[in-house]
Amino acid sequence: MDATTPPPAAVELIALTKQYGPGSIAVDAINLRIAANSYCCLLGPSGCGKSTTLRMIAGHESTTSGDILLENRNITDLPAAERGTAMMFQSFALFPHLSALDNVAFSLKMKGVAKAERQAKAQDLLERVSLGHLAHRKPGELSGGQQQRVALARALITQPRVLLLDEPLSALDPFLRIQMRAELRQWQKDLGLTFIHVTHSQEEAMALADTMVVMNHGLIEQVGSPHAVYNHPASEFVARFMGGHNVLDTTAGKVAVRNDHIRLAPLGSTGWAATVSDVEYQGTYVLLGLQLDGRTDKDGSVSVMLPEARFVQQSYATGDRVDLSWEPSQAHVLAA
Ligand SMILES: Nc1ncnc2c1ncn2[C@@H]1O[C@H](COP(=O)(O)OP(=O)(O)OP(=O)(O)O)[C@@H](O)[C@H]1O
Repeated sequence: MDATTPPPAAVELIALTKQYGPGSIAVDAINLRIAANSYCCLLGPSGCGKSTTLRMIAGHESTTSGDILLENRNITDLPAAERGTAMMFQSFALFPHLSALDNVAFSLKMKGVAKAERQAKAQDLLERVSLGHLAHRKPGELSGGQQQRVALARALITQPRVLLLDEPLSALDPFLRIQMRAELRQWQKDLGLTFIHVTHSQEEAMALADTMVVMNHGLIEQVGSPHAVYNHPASEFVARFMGGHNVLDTTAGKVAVRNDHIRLAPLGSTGWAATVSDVEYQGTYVLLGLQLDGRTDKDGSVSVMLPEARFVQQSYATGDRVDLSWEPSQAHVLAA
């Protein structure tokens, strides 16, 4: 491989489009390369087209036009079972009446694999996810975390190259969700597979992804590492969707400034005059809401995050008058 050859892509989407009906384009000619052995999160608000994209890769939804390549094979028109992908669903979608073993063996049964062989393979996979001793239990007799591992084993039994995960953590309580997300990350590394994970949660995507793909209205707004997307949002949409940013209308155009990068000074210093409208204590930090003078639109509201220690040194209360400023290098110009 010479320096100009990009690393091999596990999945490549080329002008991929899905139109459900006249005038309703769910996915609009998107192009994307997902690196092999990486954790990719498709992220965006409800209706942005992320699930449709995942379902097209899985073969659960037809494409309107465009191509899907898996390790350079064109899989666009292949049946789901022949693609080399496997899917893990929201709340794991395990069969409640089947044991963990039979859940894992299910797809081999559908393929006509003999009982002894499929059960041996399923048992082996359950051992790999440390559940061999619970193979006889039904999903209802397993914890949420154990169910996730059964779902993982069930997806892996088809020996996929790419695992597709559709909001796999959204049905879990917040505590378990954080635990399970660490486990998913570890599984992706240990298995050396490519994971493509759909989520509407910025926090989940930032915690998991090597590459985040931020979608809006059927288009890709930005692709990059969590650090790159968070620190250099490409558009106003990404800055607002990721949160933690202020979009400010400056003479240089709209810029995004992180809410922990805004400085406060007494009124009469330099900067933009504003009034504190809200003070929220959050433990390690305090979140201030401010209203810029002479601005009534949504861009006139600014949020500032102060570490708790700074707030203790210099506290603020609703109605306080301040000047806001920021380092020019902390302001990221947004695409119009
Ligand atoms: N089977 C369908 N028939 C018609 N329109 C659909 C169908 N499935 C999705 N859509 C539309 O396509 C667009 C994208 O939907 P999609 O489910 O991909 O979005 P999403 O980002 O995954 O949303 P969510 O997070 O709510 O699942 C939406 O406008 C949706 O209403």
